Amino acid sequence: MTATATRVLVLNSGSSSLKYQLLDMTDTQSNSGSGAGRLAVGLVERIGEETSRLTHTPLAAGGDKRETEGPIADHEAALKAVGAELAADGLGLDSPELAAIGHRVVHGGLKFTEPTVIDDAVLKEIERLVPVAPLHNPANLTGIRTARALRPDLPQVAVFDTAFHTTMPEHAARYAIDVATADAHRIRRYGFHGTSHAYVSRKTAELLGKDPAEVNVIVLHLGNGASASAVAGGRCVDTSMGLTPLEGLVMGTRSGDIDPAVTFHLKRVAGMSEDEVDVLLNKKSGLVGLCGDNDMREIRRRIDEGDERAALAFDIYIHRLKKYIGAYSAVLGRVDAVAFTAGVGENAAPVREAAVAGLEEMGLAVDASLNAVRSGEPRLISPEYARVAVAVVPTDEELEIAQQTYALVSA
Ligand SMILES: Nc1ncnc2c1ncn2[C@@H]1O[C@H](COP(=O)(O)OP(=O)(O)O)[C@@H](O)[C@H]1O
Ligand SMILES: CC(=O)OP(=O)(O)O
Ligand SMILES: [Mg+2]
Repeated sequence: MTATATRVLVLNSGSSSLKYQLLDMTDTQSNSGSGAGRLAVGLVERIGEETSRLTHTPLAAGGDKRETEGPIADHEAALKAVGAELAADGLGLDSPELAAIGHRVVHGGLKFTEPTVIDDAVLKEIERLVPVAPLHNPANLTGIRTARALRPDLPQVAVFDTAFHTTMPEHAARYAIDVATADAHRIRRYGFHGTSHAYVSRKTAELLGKDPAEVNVIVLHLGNGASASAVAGGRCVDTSMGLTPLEGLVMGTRSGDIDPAVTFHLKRVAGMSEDEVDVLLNKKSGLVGLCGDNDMREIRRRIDEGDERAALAFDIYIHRLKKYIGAYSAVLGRVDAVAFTAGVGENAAPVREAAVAGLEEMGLAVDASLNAVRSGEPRLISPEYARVAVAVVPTDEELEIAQQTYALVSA
C-alpha cells in the first residue's frame, strides 16, 4: 500500500442487491466524528430482474444522485456498472488512491472471528458455508471474485456478520440437540448482522455518555432481514438468528422462529420437496407470506386504509419483537437501553411505539413526539422518567466495514 492510498471501497452484496460506498479514511472534514469521508455511495436493486436500478451519488464531486434503470443480470454485471459510475467521476476502481476493497460476508462459521484478508483458502471456506447462508454467501462470493479480477493487486478484506457473535456463551450458542450430531456437522447458533449490532451497541453507549463496557443494550436490527441481540458490556451474549439467518424475528420474507416439525409436516403431508420448503420459509413467509407485502411503508399504508390482513401481519411482527425484548431483558438482568436500527427500526415510528407499548412495568416507554421526529442522527425517544432508554440509532455497516478493512491493511 502506498502512503497516498487512503480510500476503501465497501461492497455489501445482498441476495438481489449491491450496496456500496467509497470512503476516504483520512478525511476528517466531510464526516465529522467518524474520521472517514464518504466520496460516493450507491445501491443496485433488483439484480437479475428486467427492472434493475442503479442509484449513484458522487458526494465528492458534489454531484447529484443519478439513477439508471434497465436489466442487470447478476452481481458481476452490477459491480462492473458501479465501476463505470465511479469512473465517470474520476473515482474509478483503477485509482492508485484505493487501498483496499472491504466486503461484507454474511457467514464466517466459527473460523473467522476477525476481519480477514481474502486469499484462495478464505474463498474456499466462504464457499463451504454457502449451504448455511444460501441467500447471501453466493452473492458475497461473486462480489469478491469480480473485485479481485478487476484489481488483483489490491487487498480484499472480508468482514463477517457472524464475527461479533462469537462471544456468545455455549448455553446460548448451542441447540438442545444430540451433541455428537451437532459437533459433527457444526450445527450451532452463529448469529448475523454482527457488524451492525457491534456498531449500534457502541453508538448507543456513546449516546448515553457511557463506556460501552458499562452498558447493557438490546439491539433490534429491523431491515428486510431482522435480528435482535443482547449485548452486555460490549459483548454479544445472545442473538436471535441461528445456524442460518432464518431463525428469530418475523422478517420481510422469512418466517423466523417456527416449530421444526412444520417442515416435516410440509414434506410428509403437504408433499413438498426440501427445496420447496426452503423457498417457502426463506422467500415466501414473514410479512410477504402473511399479507403479500414485505415493505413496512406499504403495510402501514394498507393498515391506514383498513386492510385486515396487513393489520394481522403487523401484529404478528410486533408480538414476536416483544417476546424478544422480554427474553433479552431476562438474559441481561439489567437493561440500560433498547436501540432500534436498520430500514424499519430507523424509519417506522409505529413499529417502535407498538413494540414497547404495555412494557411500562419493565421500565420501557416511548414519548410520542420524540418518536415522531425524523432524523439521521442517533436519538432518544423515551420520556425522561423511563428507567430504560429507548433509542433510534442509525446503523452504518459500510463505515464499520471500511474502518475494520483500513485498520487491517494499514497496520
Ligand atoms: N420510511 C420508511 N418507513 C417504514 N419502513 C421503511 C422505510 N424505509 C424503509 N423501510 C423498511 O426498511 C426495509 C429495508 O431495510 P434495510 O435495512 O435497507 O434492509 P436490507 O439491508 O435487508 O435490504 C424495507 O423493506 C422497508 O420495510
Ligand atoms: C443476514 C441477513 O439477514 O442479512 P440481510 O438483512 O442483509 O438480508
Ligand atoms: Mg441489511
